[in-house]
Amino acid sequence: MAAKFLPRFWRSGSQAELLDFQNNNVVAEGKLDFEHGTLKGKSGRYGDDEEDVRRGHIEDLANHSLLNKLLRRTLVDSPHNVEVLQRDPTSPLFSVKSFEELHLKNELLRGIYAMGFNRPSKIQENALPMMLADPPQNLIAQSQSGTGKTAAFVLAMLSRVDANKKYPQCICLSPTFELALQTGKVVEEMGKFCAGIEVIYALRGNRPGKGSRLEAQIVIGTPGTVLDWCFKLRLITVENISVFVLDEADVMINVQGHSDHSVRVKRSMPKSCQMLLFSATFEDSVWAFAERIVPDPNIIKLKKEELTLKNIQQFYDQCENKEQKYSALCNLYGVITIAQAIVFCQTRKIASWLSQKLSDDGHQVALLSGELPVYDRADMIQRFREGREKVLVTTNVCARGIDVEQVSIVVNFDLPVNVDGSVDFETYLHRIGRTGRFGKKGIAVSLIENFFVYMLKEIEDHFNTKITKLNSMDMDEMGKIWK
Ligand SMILES: Nc1ncnc2c1ncn2[C@@H]1O[C@H](COP(=O)(O)OP(=O)(O)OP(=O)(O)O)[C@@H](O)[C@H]1O
Repeated sequence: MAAKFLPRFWRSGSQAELLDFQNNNVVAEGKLDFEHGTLKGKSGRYGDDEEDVRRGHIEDLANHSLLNKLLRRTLVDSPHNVEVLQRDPTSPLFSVKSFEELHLKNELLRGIYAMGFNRPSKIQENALPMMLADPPQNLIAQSQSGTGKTAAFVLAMLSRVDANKKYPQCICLSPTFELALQTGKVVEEMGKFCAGIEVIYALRGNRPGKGSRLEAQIVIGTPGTVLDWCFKLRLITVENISVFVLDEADVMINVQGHSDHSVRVKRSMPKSCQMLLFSATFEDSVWAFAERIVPDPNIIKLKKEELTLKNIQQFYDQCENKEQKYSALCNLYGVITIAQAIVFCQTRKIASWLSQKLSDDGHQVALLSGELPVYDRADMIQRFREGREKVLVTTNVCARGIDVEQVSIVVNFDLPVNVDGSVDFETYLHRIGRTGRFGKKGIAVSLIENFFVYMLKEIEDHFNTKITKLNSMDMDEMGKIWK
């Protein structure tokens, strides 16, 4: 079963281990011969625990023809060929530097390698030197979805905090409860070798007792709750904050509700506080506003035509009405349950109608929409992350940031639109970016009623991209696309 094995690379990229990820065993480790698809020689394992050095019968395994085949297959055919993309100058994952050259602390390097990262992506390579410069510099940065922005600003926060000082020093604002939790987990994992650094979640339902003293150095939360912790509950002394991160910065400064809170928190930060704004999308007006509120920012900006990722193939199927879209989805369903899928709907009402109808017809689906209590939403994401749910029907609440590696298909049951009925380009991009994470291959299918087909042309023109027509009634065609 070839699919059970995954090669993992570390350090120079030619060092690798072959991981049997179902049993979590290292099958072989050593130097990788790209041409022949073999692992040669012995080496220590650089994994979660450096002491866990495995020296097995590597030469035996390396000479085993099965291993040769597996490596060839995973290296040459694998859709997740990060190593190759990181050497391709046109890819957003391209980098010329190693993590060592970015002058990160040793304990952070250990954290990064333990997470299986070998080399930085383009955004990490470009943003980290600016974020870690002394004196600190502000940054507004844009990079395509799934290219490692979170890891970039998490590394900056972990590099900047003083573990000996037991009070909040960094604040990171996220637009949703789930995303804040996810980012916090990245901080915990990446920082697990950094003794004394802690994270606290400023989220609804997680209120420390009155008068408590926060010892965690990094606060991650949603804007309203962070605002309360700063000013109503006085749990955070804003004068002590040295790094302020706005993740998904464009919605945070542009969408009503988030905007007032985020901008208020931002304005209350000391002048010396480093401001870091990240997103995959920035409408022009939002970009201009960001530049106004962030003093002397460094800027990393993409052109519109660079925003869509080559590893995500975009399709559409033209339907007569909602019922036909449903049939199209059911046909896709046969294909999409192979991996994991997210189906986006424009409203909670449509999402619950759709998930109910799918369940009534015997399909297993999970529904996640804004009307679920936040803790249930977090549970649902966790079930999905663990692969216990294969298909998630949701609204825009999941459109941004959620990182589930195995999502190989995104379906737009409805295209995202603004209140005035125009195409919401940014949300389209974030939605399809739930697949194709860090170089993986992904498919995005939009089901579209005849009347709205013009919107696809607008999306194609806006991003200078191609959305190919497919016929979801034709199972052969679907099978081919899937392969
Ligand atoms: N240098 C790296 N090497 C390997 N994997 C990486 C690297 N950096 C990040 N990743 C992985 O890539 C995935 C996507 O990263 P991340 O969530 O940071 O992307 P993002 O740019 O913040 O995405 P989005 O725009 O959707 O918020 C994650 O699973 C992360 O662990």
